[in-house]
Amino acid sequence: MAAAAVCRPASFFPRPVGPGQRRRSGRSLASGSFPSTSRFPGPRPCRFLCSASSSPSQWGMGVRCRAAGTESKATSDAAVRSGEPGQDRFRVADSGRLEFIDSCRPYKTDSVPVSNIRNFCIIAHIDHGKSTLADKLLQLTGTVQMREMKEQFLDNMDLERERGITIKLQAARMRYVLDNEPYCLNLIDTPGHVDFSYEVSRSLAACEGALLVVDASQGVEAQTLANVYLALENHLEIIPVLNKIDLPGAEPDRVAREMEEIIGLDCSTAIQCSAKEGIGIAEILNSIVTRIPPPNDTSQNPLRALIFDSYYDPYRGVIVYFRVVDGSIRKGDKIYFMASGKDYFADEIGVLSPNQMQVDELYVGEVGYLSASIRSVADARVGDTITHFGRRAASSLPGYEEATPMVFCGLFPVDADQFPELRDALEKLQLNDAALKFEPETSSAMGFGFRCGFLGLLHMEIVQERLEREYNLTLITTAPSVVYRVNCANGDIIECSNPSLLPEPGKRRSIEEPFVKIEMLTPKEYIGSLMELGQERRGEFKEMNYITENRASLIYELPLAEMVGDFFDQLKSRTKGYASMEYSFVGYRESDLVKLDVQINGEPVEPLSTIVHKDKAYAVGRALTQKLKELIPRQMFKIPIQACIGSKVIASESLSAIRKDVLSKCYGGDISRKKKLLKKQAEGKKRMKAVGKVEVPQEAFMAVLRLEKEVM
Ligand SMILES: Nc1nc2c(ncn2[C@@H]2O[C@H](COP(=O)(O)OP(=O)(O)OP(=O)(O)O)[C@@H](O)[C@H]2O)c(=O)[nH]1
Repeated sequence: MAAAAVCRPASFFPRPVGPGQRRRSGRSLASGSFPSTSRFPGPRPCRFLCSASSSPSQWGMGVRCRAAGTESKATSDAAVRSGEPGQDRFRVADSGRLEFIDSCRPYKTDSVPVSNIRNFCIIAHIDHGKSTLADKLLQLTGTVQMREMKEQFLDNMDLERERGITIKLQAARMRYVLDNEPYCLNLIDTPGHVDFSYEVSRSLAACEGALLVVDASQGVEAQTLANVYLALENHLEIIPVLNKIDLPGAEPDRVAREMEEIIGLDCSTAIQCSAKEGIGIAEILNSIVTRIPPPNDTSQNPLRALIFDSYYDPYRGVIVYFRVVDGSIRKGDKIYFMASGKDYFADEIGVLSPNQMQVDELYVGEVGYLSASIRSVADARVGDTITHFGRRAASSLPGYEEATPMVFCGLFPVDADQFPELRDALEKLQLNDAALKFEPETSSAMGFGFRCGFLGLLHMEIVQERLEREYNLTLITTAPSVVYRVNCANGDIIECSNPSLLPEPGKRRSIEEPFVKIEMLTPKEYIGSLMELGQERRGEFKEMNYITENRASLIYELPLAEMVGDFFDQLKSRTKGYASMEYSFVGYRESDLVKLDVQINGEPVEPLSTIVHKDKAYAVGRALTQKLKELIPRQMFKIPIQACIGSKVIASESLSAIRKDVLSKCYGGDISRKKKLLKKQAEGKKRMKAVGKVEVPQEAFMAVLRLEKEVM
């Protein structure tokens, strides 16, 4: 293993600080003088392996360095060689497989020079093995010990483990030694699903390189392409990795050719690995060190740190994850958030290793976390720049583009008293999920709630589940919809995601709806069924290309509203799970849309209104009325259930009345007596109908909203 080394270059150890030069405080360097490090204003860069006074407990097994440079040699290398218990060691066997040797002491993870920092993320299509590879990297570098290790270690949310998908980006700092040089590798594991691509784009902005993982048994998929383009936009060095070579169906050479043809990436140096079996992991680590460039050394500049993630801790307030882009930050510094204009004291700073571990200082290029007793979630938003209060940076970092929500739905608490809790929970969750948007909404059927915007249906489902699990709320979700743009007769343009707020037909000139360009990658035998799907969903065929002999790319442009339902499920079921898709917003286009209202007993029921394409209005109307007929309890009078466009009824059902047998006590006798009783009953029902208000049960709303999702 490349990690074992005894000697270090002299430049590796602390040097005397000259008179008047700043010393890293908290490090009890020996009396005398040591020069400054490259991270401080000073003439000459110098590198540190370990600090004299940082607590060994901080690093678990670290060996304390003594003040003078020479004594520092008695550090972790020796510990590794002596094999003290507590830390796992691996070696690469002749087969290329990773083999567990024994447990020993870890390298003390401390500051390395900027030139020895590598910030990288792992990107891939969903399920191609990012998290499994991250596990092996953590293991091989001894960041996580064997006994603590569990599959998909970084996926620490219950929801992630249950569903087997990554939802949140996760950062981890690792220590690696190559050719006697220690390196600090900051890894960010990213989600693969298209709904979480916002997490990927934020991760990319904090890195200089990316491991592009492709499943060697499957090849390039839609999300592989999307992520590569994101990485290229961010000017990242991409290292192609062909994973799952242990599978019998793996064809690494074919997939490498496919990557060259489709992506245009040079795959002659692509690394073949099996994250599951631990093959090729050391080679990946070596490539990270040799191929990914270090961050720029801007240690002399005023502090600028980019917040790429954050969450709310009930005890410590907002915890922000950031990357130091310029300068350095010390515990206790007075910091200033440039976008929110708020200042705080950095009570605690640390690294993610992968658990939070306090340090005294973080330098340029490093990734870490910060706690400053920030109680207001609005003060430290993702994308904001942290600088020093006293020595402010001239300009903030570019931050991130705002995420554009694609799918909207209403979220209402089942218990109306939980409205304030729901607001609080959404605010806190938004910290951890910057793509979530929300605004208050009132519904006559469901009371007070929020209209929320998501990047897709899976995102919507995950947010709802997180709110219920992490914040103990019970919620009702309305059918997903998109934002329509209405050109009003008076020249105004309004955006409307709630059908009940759509202006009357007389007050609007036209309605535009969002369109997306969708690219489907599929084996050639399923092209026909995907074309059928595209046509059914009002799609406009754009182009088809054979990307390899057996696989084709189909491009359609279709209304987003047609995609928010079960499009993805359909794509998977029609292609036995072999196709993948990727979409991007292309703009608003005018469509022949109508507002479909539901009337029960002559009364409009606003929450059941929807906006549909005219051609589909009849089918949706019929399905809605039929479902409502099943769900509304019968009354003493007949209830008409109608679906209407404006004043025109397009589908109608009637719920028959519960009939009371008024003749039961009328044995025999005159027929006119019976007729009289029946007439009296009919008059009574007529009166009842006139005054009777039909209660639509909550379950009926939910079932109909679910139905809308299916039909539309
Ligand atoms: N045979 C084999 N299976 C693997 C390998 N790497 C990952 N897997 C399996 O592939 C599945 C997906 O792996 P993950 O690591 O969760 O994939 P991911 O890319 O992180 O998935 P998302 O985070 O949901 O995008 C799991 O069942 C893994 O056990 C490998 O090298 N060989």
